[in-house]
Amino acid sequence: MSAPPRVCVIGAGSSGIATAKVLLERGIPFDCFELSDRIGGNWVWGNRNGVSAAYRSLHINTSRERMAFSDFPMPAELPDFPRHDQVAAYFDAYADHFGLREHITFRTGVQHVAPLPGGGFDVALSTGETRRYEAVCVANGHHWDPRWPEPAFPGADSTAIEQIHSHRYTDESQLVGKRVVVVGMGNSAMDIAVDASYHAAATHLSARRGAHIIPKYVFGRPYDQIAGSERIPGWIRWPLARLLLRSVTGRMTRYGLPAPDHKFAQAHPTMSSRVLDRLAHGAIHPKPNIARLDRSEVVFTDGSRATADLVVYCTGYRISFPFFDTGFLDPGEDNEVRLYQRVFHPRVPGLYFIGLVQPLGAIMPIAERQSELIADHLQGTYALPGRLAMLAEIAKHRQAVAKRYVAARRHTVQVDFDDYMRELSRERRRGAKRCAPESRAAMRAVSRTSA
Ligand SMILES: NC(=O)C1=CN([C@@H]2O[C@H](COP(=O)(O)OP(=O)(O)OC[C@H]3O[C@@H](n4cnc5c(N)ncnc54)[C@H](OP(=O)(O)O)[C@@H]3O)[C@@H](O)[C@H]2O)C=CC1
Repeated sequence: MSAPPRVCVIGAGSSGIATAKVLLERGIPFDCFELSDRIGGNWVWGNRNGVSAAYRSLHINTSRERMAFSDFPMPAELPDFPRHDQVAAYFDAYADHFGLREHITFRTGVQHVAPLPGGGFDVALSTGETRRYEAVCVANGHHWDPRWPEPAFPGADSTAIEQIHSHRYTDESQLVGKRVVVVGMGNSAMDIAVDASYHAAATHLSARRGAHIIPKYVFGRPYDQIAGSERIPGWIRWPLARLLLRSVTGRMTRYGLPAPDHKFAQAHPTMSSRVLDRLAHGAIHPKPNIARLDRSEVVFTDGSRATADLVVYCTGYRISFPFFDTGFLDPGEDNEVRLYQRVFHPRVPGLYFIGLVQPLGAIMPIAERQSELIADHLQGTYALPGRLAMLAEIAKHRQAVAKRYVAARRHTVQVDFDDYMRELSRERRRGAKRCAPESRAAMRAVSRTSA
């Protein structure tokens, strides 16, 4: 067997550490580079890397049991929906338990990745050094490059109202005593509107589209533990969940919110028990989309106005790869990246992506399973299909996403957690069959040792 390829892992957030752990376990040599002085990425509030989107009140909205890595349960004494520092501490414990730290180079950014004509990559680091690798695993996250409203609302450049993106929101001191308009109906908007409802002088929640807001508990259990299983197909899971949620929350219009223009599970889930409470208490005023910004007033599309000191745009994030040349895999305005099985670049062998999905569920177990597939590929026990078959799968997936989800830039990397997890396992078996017989024997040996 030839020597395993040397691998570069970009980022030591939740996805990067999953990859590092699998590569280490498989004996595949790698270097992991992390911009910050610690692991945890987005889950580290005030991360010195300067790009974490975390805020003081952040709690994960996937339950403890559903977000944990498969072989490292979250401590039972943690709450069902842990706070950011508890999640970050869990990642620290994972890195320590599996001995990952010595393989991570901290305070070192990857500045440029150049695929080489004959295969492999030159990776330029912030230290000035360039290293050559046979494979690159991209785990730089996709919730750090703020997407502002496009185009900007009329008057945005001349108003006296302060405007920030949710990415710059760190704690409630930014809201105290202000009249605040929170824009968006995603999870950032819910959390920030709730914070504002306790600390601001007035809170308006502006939605251009309604959302089915999911409470964290349904019938006394974390909502994602009801019908959340790879064994339950989507056509059973979602109608069941729809029914349960409707019976728990009732119609969104009951809270003064717009009726969603789509069915439940046709958009990335918005989860918040607290926002429904605060709306019910009259502490948050629902509003339609912004029409324009005047000097000190926000004018909404229904003609109503609100005097405001601060607008917080919770309008999501762009997928960005600052280390690739412009034009190479540029997600562009469509925010789209075309990858086989959401992991493999169909034209550049050895270029892998981990966690570049937005699941209806947690990313950590997905990152782990994607990493197993990558490790199989690096060890020759998983083979990709031909390029045409890969492009066909990508096209089919894009069609399925377009059919299933509301057309929005935030849905381009959307996957159903359980269905995608099942698909990754199936793909692993399909890829093993595509391998030569001796590689299949190696695959069986790997399965036996990891069982
Ligand atoms: N507690 C947790 O675990 C948290 C998790 N997150 C996660 O982070 C990710 C990012 O979430 P978030 O920051 O909320 O971003 P999202 O992309 O999920 O949501 C963006 C929201 O802004 C709206 N929007 C976008 N552009 C405009 C515009 N020009 N005018 C008006 N509205 C606009 C979108 O509407 P439309 O639907 O029409 O596009 C959508 O409601 C998600 O995966 C989320 O689940 C975020 C916060 C907390």
